Amino acid sequence: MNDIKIAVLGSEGVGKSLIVRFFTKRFIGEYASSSCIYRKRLTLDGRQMNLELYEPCSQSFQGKITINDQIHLADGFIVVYDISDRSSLLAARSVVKLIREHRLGSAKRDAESLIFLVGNKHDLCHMREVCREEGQRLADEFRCQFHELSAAEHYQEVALVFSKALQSAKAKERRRRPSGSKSVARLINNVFGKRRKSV
Ligand SMILES: Nc1nc2c(ncn2[C@@H]2O[C@H](COP(=O)(O)OP(=O)(O)OP(=O)(O)O)[C@@H](O)[C@H]2O)c(=O)[nH]1
Repeated sequence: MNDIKIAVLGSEGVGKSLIVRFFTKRFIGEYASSSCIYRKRLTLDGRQMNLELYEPCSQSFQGKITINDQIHLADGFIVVYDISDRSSLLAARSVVKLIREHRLGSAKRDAESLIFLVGNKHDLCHMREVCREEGQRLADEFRCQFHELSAAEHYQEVALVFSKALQSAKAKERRRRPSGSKSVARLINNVFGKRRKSV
């Protein structure tokens, strides 16, 4: 069975718990995450997959699993910023740049489908600090796919982003070496003991 690993990155408070939204279809306003890895078995195009979604852990892992490790291990990335917080766009820019630097060697087709830039909190349009065009420009500059959405209000759009990210990661996975790629969960568990969550 294949593993697909997607990292959800972005600064604090941008809404990375859209992972939980995707898995549960529910928006949980204040979600205290005790986990940085979420696992789910699913069928994609008739094939069983182990999906691993992970986000930077704000607790004891911080500083141990570096963003470089995450970039190295992931098959795809969802980089989130908050449209009502300009500083989160700057943080997203640094992350996307870092991913590009690490993945310079990727085939062009891989590179283009690797990163999904998501402007979250679209429901807060009245407090907008980042216009849509700025997000799109950043996405164009680093060849990302771009979406604006509200994790709070747009489940379908959240699902669409994950589904596209999965499809891209799966296509990439088909082209890479068939085995030998370590599961993120296994790697982290090996180093730090168990701390994973199935949703
Ligand atoms: N209005 C609005 N609020 C949102 C949305 N998505 C998340 N939030 C709120 O933003 C705050 C932070 O959301 P989280 O998902 O915890 O953000 P995070 O990126 O996981 O934050 P850290 O775990 O601190 O890194 C919470 O109060 C959420 O309810 C959205 O689409 N619209």
